[in-house]
Amino acid sequence: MAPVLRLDGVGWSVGGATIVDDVSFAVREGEFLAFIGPNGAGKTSLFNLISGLVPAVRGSIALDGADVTADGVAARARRGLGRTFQTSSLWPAMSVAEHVRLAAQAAGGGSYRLWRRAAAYAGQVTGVLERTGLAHRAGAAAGSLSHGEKRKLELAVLLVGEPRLMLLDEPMAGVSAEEVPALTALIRSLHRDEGRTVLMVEHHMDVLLGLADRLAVMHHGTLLALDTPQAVMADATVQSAYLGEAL
Ligand SMILES: Nc1ncnc2c1ncn2[C@@H]1O[C@H](COP(=O)(O)OP(=O)(O)OP(=O)(O)O)[C@@H](O)[C@H]1O
Repeated sequence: MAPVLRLDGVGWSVGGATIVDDVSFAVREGEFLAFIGPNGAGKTSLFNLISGLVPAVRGSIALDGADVTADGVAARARRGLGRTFQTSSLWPAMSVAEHVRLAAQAAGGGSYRLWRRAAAYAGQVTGVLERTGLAHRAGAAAGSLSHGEKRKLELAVLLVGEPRLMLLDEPMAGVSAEEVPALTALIRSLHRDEGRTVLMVEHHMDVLLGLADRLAVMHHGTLLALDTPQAVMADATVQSAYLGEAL
């Protein structure tokens, strides 16, 4: 069976600078692959390349064995790829439920469907809010949510499209220590209980150790290591890339 995602020699340059350099790896269905690496290593740029936000200038990208290198974001989303962003993408004055309902309407297809009554999506909205632990906050304005709840809402919006392959870019960013366990549990459930394949950029190793099947280490745009968490943490090259910082 073809891997869910495969990169072969993928590269991206901007203004003469190589940001992502010759990255190759494959991800199997149901795997959880975490990306770590120093600031500016190219992790977000790699996610931009995988999701189709920017085109690869070298190499190829395949989803389920189909070459999508020339495809944009929408075409890759139709193949089951969805992503969240490092910075929040919510509308502060809009309610939690409205965010999910609009995503449901957008995912529902052609423009004529946008005029369907809100009630048509009520069941789907309630279901997604329950799965993400936000049902009790349905009427709250997104701007009034805690950081952890905002991250959950971003996941809820993503889940409307039922992506099989989810790219999560630092979902714990800005989240308070008290909220990290619940958010971690939600991500674990989307992976283990719902069987989704997950790629996640995360700086906190303690979060990743209970989640990731494999760790990918980015450094200066290259893939420095890709192995089990235990093997990566024992890797001398990885240790020196972090200049002696404990992983
Ligand atoms: N559009 C762009 N134009 C110019 N330089 C860019 C662009 N996008 C990214 N870069 C540069 O590419 C490098 C990698 O950035 P990227 O955001 O991918 O790293 P990262 O590993 O995700 O970092 P962080 O952990 O800080 O989010 C950085 O030096 C950044 O300044």
